[in-house]
Amino acid sequence: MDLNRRRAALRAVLASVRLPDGRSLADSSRLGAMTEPAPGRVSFSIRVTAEEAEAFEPVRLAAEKAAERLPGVQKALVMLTAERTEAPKPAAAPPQLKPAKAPAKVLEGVKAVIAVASGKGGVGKSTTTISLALALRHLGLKVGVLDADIYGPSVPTLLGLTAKPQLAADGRRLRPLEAWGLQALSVGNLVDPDTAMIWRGPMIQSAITQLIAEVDWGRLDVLLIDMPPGTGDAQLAVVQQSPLTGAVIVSTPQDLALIDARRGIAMFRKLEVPVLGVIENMSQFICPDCGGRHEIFGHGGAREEARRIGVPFLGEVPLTMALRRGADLGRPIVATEPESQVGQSLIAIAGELRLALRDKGLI
Ligand SMILES: Nc1ncnc2c1ncn2[C@@H]1O[C@H](COP(=O)(O)OP(=O)(O)OP(=O)(O)O)[C@@H](O)[C@H]1O
Repeated sequence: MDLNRRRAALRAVLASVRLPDGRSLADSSRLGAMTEPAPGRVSFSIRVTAEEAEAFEPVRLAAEKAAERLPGVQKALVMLTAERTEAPKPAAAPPQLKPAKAPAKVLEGVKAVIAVASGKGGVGKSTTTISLALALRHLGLKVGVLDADIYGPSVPTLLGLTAKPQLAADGRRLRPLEAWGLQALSVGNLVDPDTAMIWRGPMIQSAITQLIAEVDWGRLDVLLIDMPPGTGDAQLAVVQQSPLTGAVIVSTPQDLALIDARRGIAMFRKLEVPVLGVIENMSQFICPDCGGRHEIFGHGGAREEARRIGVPFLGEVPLTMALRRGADLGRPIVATEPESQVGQSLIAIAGELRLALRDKGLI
């Protein structure tokens, strides 16, 4: 069925879905255009204001159920989107920090599942996730990256992923994409990363489940999960749905970033996920012209903090122009210039992480 006919069929099944005012969703101007991010998957949005989001959650769920009745559709992802951009809102209920075990069969071919988290946004968590994944691959491991950063999925850009995911051999799950020798899939491959999404609890759950349990990750030594920044609902959804081996925390040396990193460590400890180590990113700047070292965000703060809290320190990544440039171009420096100073720092960090995983008898 072509996309236009499928859109017409979708309108037909959505006729029975009622808005809070009793009108049909199909006839309202709130319905966004349907897309097919992958075979057997459909995705569309319902436009709401931030204030309406809670009242529209049942509509969103009913729309997902209705869309999954369409022939050939196995999974629907329906999102609430707002016209104006605003900060992501946490769900109504505060997250319950209780350890939860993911279903045993999930990710059974993956030896170690590691969350890469930061506490504070913008410290280079996603860039470090990709760099670390490539450094682990450089050491001979088979590595996957799952981008669960629902507030700013950047893995497609960092790896230059433009293809659409395809169905796996079982005809049910998705196959991850391949880039630079890594398996990778991003929440940005399932939803439009440019719309202002209002992520609510159940919506986060369904997006995260699709990435974790409904993707055929195959046999991997390590799966790195690029976590959403912060310590709220979205992080909880990831931790509860993935059988995590441990977490790695990325921080810059600044006090402000370290306070949030500490919060992140406390969250993982509460959830009984071992913290495998801390990485100091943007540690110092080595001037390519004069060779001088400049400690723009300070230096050594994360090492000191890790020692104080009693978690391993994995190493430092210098602030490097070529790393930023490569990240923007989707040409990660660890893949293109593993011999560079920053490449070597990351490979050394990956070596530390590999040791930790070996000590646990996982790889
Ligand atoms: N070591 C580094 N040297 C130079 N630039 C870096 C370094 N690490 C990250 N960056 C740059 O910093 C910016 C932020 O990085 P990134 O998007 O990885 O952060 P993040 O913590 O994942 O952000 P968010 O919280 O928004 O998801 C990017 O432009 C990236 O290229």
